[in-house]
Amino acid sequence: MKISIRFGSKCRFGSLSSSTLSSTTNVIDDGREQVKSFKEIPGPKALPLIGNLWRYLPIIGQYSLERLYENGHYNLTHYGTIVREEITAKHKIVHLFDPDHMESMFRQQQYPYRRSHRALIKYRHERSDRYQSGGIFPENGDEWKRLRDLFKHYFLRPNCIHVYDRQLNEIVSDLILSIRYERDESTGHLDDDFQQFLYRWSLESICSIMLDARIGCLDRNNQDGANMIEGGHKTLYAVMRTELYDGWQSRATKDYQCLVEGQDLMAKVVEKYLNKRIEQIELDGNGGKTTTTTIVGQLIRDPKITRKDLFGIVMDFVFAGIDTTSITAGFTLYFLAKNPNLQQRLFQEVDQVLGSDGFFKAQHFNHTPLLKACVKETLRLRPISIGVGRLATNDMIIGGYHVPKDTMIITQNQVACRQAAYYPRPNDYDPDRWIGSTRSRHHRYLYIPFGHGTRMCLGRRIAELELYILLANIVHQFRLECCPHYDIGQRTRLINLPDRPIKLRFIDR
Ligand code: HEM
Repeated sequence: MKISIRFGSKCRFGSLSSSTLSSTTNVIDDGREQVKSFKEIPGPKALPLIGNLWRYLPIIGQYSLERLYENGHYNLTHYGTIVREEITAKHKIVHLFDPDHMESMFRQQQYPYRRSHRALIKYRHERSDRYQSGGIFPENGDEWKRLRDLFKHYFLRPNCIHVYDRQLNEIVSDLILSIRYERDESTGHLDDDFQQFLYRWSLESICSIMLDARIGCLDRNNQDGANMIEGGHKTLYAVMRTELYDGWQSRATKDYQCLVEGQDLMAKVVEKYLNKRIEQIELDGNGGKTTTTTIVGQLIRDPKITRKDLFGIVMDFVFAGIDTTSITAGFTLYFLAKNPNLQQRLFQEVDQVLGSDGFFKAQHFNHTPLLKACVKETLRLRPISIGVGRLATNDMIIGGYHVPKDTMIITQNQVACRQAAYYPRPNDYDPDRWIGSTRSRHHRYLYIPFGHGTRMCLGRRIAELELYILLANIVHQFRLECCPHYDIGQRTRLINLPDRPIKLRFIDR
């Protein structure tokens, strides 16, 4: 007897029930699992030669590169919890929506191979006088492991970022000054897109950590800051585009040139400040002892770290540090503006922990469960990445299907996290679901906004501290309001972004 459970509700944007989310099981008479072939995994039918690429074309295709969440939701509702998408005959993707399948993939994967940011390898190999290798994002194998082993202790040790709490508070104070200066004094309305302020805040914050310097980016006329933000955005755009084809490997396509421009813009500023810092430390008559508390001070003086490796990691962290935290901050403030009661509770929570010296210390956040829950809930609904990508380094069996080596596997955590089977009222912004006895008990592979395993985000501790300090200060100073009919969704440009300007009112408390 063979039992085969098929899923797939036809409703386009509704939530699935728990029965539709259960795993595929194919059991034969003696109880052994029968493995189905790769071709049998449900999914959109590929056409000869062009595969499924045409489905991304405007008007005739149902997918959009700018709407990866919607593509994922469509796949789940039409094909089920494991979906095969043959982009071309060479490029095959399997999407996983069931956390059991995600766990199964992570457990079978022998090595955390991620295929991303490939054009950075070419860019950096062409500049071998400056860079040792492609860097931690695109590299795999021994080179990735070497970089990870070299740097992980600096960024993942408990409390390693706490030393920055005072300067991160100072940066937020400057941001608050600029909000007060630029808003309409009588209504509190800030005409500009607040996301632009947040890019400047996150850049100033990450530079203060990775370059030991205040760049002055909060001033919108600061040229170094503007160049780095533009450079980061050009790089993001180019990285997304160059993942779609290989032509740039043999000739400098427009997308590759965009990456060169973006990286060059960032490199010029990073080099200027990093060299200054290196010089200061080398000149320090005290053997550099005064600099040991900062990460970059330690990296500069670590004999195992070459100048090229140092430059590469600082570039990667500045690049990764601009959009990730600022977009998460923007969405969180938007959700708070939409939920006045929640905002009031958060104000009371942070008000209670605020020290007499008026700044939020890292250890205060051990006593702010609601604040942490707000960030968690934002990353459930609007994560930076739709999920985690891995290239299968070996053949696997997932959900009863054979998945061959070299298949791209994407865990669709954002779509899965919005299913009522896992989270009641899944589309509501409800941080309380993360707190106390009402806390959702969910599968440990369902919610992984910072990735998973040995390749998970290296900047998580930096991101969390920056976010807590920003949100605590803003909510403590202002009551936020947002037009009730103004709904901000998201679009994708490698990472998830707000799909329209963040318009807020900042009213003094
Ligand atoms: C809310 C903020 C952030 C989110 C949600 C986030 C999320 C992620 C995710 C999903 C990955 C891929 C993990 C995997 O493949 O398993 C990643 C990798 C990475 N992130 Fe973040 N990130 C954030 C902020 C940052 C910041 C601020 C930095 C640095 C300043 C950073 C540095 C990195 C690095 C270096 C990697 C590559 C790690 C490796 O391949 O070994 N991230 N991040």
